[in-house]
Amino acid sequence: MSKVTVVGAGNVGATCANVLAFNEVADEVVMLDVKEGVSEGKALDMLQTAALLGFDSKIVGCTNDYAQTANSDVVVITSGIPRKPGMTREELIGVNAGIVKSVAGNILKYSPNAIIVVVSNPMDTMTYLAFKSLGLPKNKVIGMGGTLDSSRFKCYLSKALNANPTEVEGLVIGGHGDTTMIPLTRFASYKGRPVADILDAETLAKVVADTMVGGATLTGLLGTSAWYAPGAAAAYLVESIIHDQKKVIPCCVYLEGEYGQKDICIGVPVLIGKNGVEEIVDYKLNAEEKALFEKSAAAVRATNDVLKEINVL
Ligand SMILES: NC(=O)c1ccc[n+]([C@@H]2O[C@H](COP(=O)([O-])OP(=O)(O)OC[C@H]3O[C@@H](n4cnc5c(N)ncnc54)[C@H](O)[C@@H]3O)[C@@H](O)[C@H]2O)c1
Ligand SMILES: O=C(O)C[C@H](O)C(=O)O
Repeated sequence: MSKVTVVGAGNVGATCANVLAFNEVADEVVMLDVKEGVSEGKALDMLQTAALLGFDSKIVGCTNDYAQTANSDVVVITSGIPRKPGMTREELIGVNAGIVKSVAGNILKYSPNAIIVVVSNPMDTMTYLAFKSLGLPKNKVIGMGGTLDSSRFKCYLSKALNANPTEVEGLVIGGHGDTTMIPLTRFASYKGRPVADILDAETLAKVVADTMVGGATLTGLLGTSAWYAPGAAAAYLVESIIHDQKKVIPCCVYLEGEYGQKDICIGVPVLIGKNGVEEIVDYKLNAEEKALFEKSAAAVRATNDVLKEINVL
């Protein structure tokens, strides 16, 4: 029996739960929210698609009742406020740090063995907060950002190539911020060919720029941040854990010297299986990529420092 809890049944959390149930990733999916009745209502609505879509995962909704989340294998934390147009993710720290810290503590009481996937923004700092405050081993706390950013990178690459996104490879490392993301164009390929051999430099630079502000672009269009791709990206990560798929996925994890960084959670390629982080994969970065990674880490560290200023760490 596999069980996944999603905390926060808002746009991202509910989408994630829906994808998990539809793809039968787990036998049981629990949604928990503080808003009375919302999780219960969304769970019932999703269950009423089962006969139409043909899945048999159990879906449970609850209002702040952590007992219902007991013995989850994986818990996805999406609780917290999203940004509005014109805001950065970092501006959410004041509200979201308190929410993430208290939710993570409650989760641990009922699911001491769970792997925690952090989605709430600013995600790199929220992952660091969860890791530091829970005291779990580093393989068990994973931030979801690079999974989504890489999917957006593949989307923009596929548009530029006039190709199917599933035939494009590409990964984004670094922080999950408008200026901290690093789409690795040198490793991106289409049907095995480096994209730099197919696209001109100007087109490739635009793909990179569009990827980096992918979340901000959608926030401008929607009035709140995106949810379909974020929810699907979180579910993709959960699936690699629950089904021990050992996919290499860019994820935000605690580093102890890997990629030249220590005491930070930031996006790097990670082999994800039933133990969560099973290996940090060492892509050999060139000097330019290393410099970008250092700059990205410095920016993430500056946001982490705010946790102490606001007394949550
Ligand atoms: N890491 C990523 O790639 C990524 C992608 C998209 C969104 N996000 C972030 O995810 C978060 C959620 O975004 P959203 O669009 O779903 O927002 P939303 O407002 O639609 O949903 C958030 C939900 O969290 C709930 N919530 C608040 N406090 C809670 C608590 N203490 N316990 C349980 N539930 C609580 C709210 O009631 C709400 O239903 C935001 O911080 C957003 O920035 C991250
Ligand atoms: O852009 C946001 O604020 C939400 C999320 O981090 C995203 O990239 O969609």
